[in-house]
Amino acid sequence: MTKHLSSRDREFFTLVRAAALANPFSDERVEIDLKIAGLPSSISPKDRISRLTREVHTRVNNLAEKQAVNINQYAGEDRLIMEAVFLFDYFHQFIEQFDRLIPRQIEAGEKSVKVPFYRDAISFLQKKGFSDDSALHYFAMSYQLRRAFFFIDHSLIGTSPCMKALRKSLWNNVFTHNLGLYNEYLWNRMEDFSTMLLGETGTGKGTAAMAVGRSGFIPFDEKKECFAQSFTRSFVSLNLSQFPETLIESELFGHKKGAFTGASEDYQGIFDCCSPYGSIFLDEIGEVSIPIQIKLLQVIQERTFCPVGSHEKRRFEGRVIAATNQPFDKLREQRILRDDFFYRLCSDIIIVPPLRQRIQESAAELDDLLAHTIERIIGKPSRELAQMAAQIIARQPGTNYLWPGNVRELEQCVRRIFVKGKYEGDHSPAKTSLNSILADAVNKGNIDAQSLLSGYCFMLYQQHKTFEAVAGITRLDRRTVKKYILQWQEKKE
Ligand SMILES: Nc1ncnc2c1ncn2[C@@H]1O[C@H](COP(=O)(O)OP(=O)(O)OP(=O)(O)O)[C@@H](O)[C@H]1O
Repeated sequence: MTKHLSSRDREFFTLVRAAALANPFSDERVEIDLKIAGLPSSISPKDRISRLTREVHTRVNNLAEKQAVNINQYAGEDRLIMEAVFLFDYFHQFIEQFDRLIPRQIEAGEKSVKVPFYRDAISFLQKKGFSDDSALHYFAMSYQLRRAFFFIDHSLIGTSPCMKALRKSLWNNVFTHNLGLYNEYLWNRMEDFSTMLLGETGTGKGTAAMAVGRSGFIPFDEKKECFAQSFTRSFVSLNLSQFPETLIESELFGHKKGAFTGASEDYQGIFDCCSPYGSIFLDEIGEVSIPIQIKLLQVIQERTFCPVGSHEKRRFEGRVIAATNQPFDKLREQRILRDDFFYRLCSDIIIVPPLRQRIQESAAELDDLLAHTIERIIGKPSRELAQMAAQIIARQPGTNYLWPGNVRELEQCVRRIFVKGKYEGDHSPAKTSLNSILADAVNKGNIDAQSLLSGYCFMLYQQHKTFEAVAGITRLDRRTVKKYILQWQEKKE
């Protein structure tokens, strides 16, 4: 007989469903959690989750007393709600076991490790009325959700609003903005969703790409009692600026022995190395010549490629993530990137913020990154060393320093402090871009309005190349724009 939720239960479980579907890095998710468990906003994230999951578990157990814990007892909207609620409860019952699996797999490397708790997890879902297939699907999806959370949360630290926004975008990049939609239609169809990461050098584009790459859906192989592939095989990267034009094709698609002078063995390119569940990361995409862009476009569209010197077609089933630290508009305007290539690569464009923006938004950012970097260098946390480094940096290069090399420079700075006891900063003029100069002057409060406007117009002119474009953006008259740009040029000459 069909069960109906009481209006009180429906209200509560509808909220639980909303929490289950929400982006865990969003403010919306926090608000829902607080509402579900009636918690104050001051509660720590850890306590919030533990109180929330306990509350939901208790309410699910209350349904057990009414013998109403099987999804097949419900129909219509109630069934949709209860499916999500049982999955939410199940996910949190097994969360620690999934979490333990991640470092085990990292340690084991490319061989997929056995999953001892899979039978318990699957039978938990079967008892709730899920079919064998859907229990297996949700088991694999739970691990995917946990991996994505782990990699996005652990590798990209920082509490500034722009870092929070980045983590939220990366989650959406893996699961789309609607987890329900992803689960129903897209979980095994994400290969055509390519991503472009934009940001200055050293901001964490490679790190962000790896977090996404390791978070794809990997099915569970019941016969082998392990996931079909280790997630450590899910991410391969290539820095396109490191290879001369003649070698790039080989690095991408591989080559056959004898394909050209010096090709003494068959060679696997990066497209061959990428697992069907993984992603390939093409760093410095702005460095790629037009002929290579055309070849890449073909692979992304047709999903097949041939190694150099061979007609044998190979399939590529992974996702493509590309990155550049060059101004993106310039790459397109100057036709360095072809339009068709751009459209194919950009299902999602994600901007990785510079360190100076992060520090500007939240002063704690520098301290958090110092603590994190020091822990990475010495293998354990040290508040004392983090404080020492922070004090040295505050003296020189100073609190207004712009960190042109971003997080990578900060890591270098910590090592330099260990060795020399000081860090002067990187003041080479090439590193000091106009927007950093303007940001610095605004920070210090030592620039007049005329100069700020003229610097801003000049910066836009460098990017967009015409007075009209700058006038359109600033909503100033074209002649005024020209006057400001010339003023800035004269001042600099
Ligand atoms: N938010 C962050 N939290 C912790 N570490 C970070 C963060 N962002 C970057 N890093 C670290 O900074 C270093 C540089 O990051 P990464 O190589 O990903 O930058 P990038 O933007 O890809 O650089 P490039 O454009 O030069 O290739 C890495 O060691 C990375 O682990």
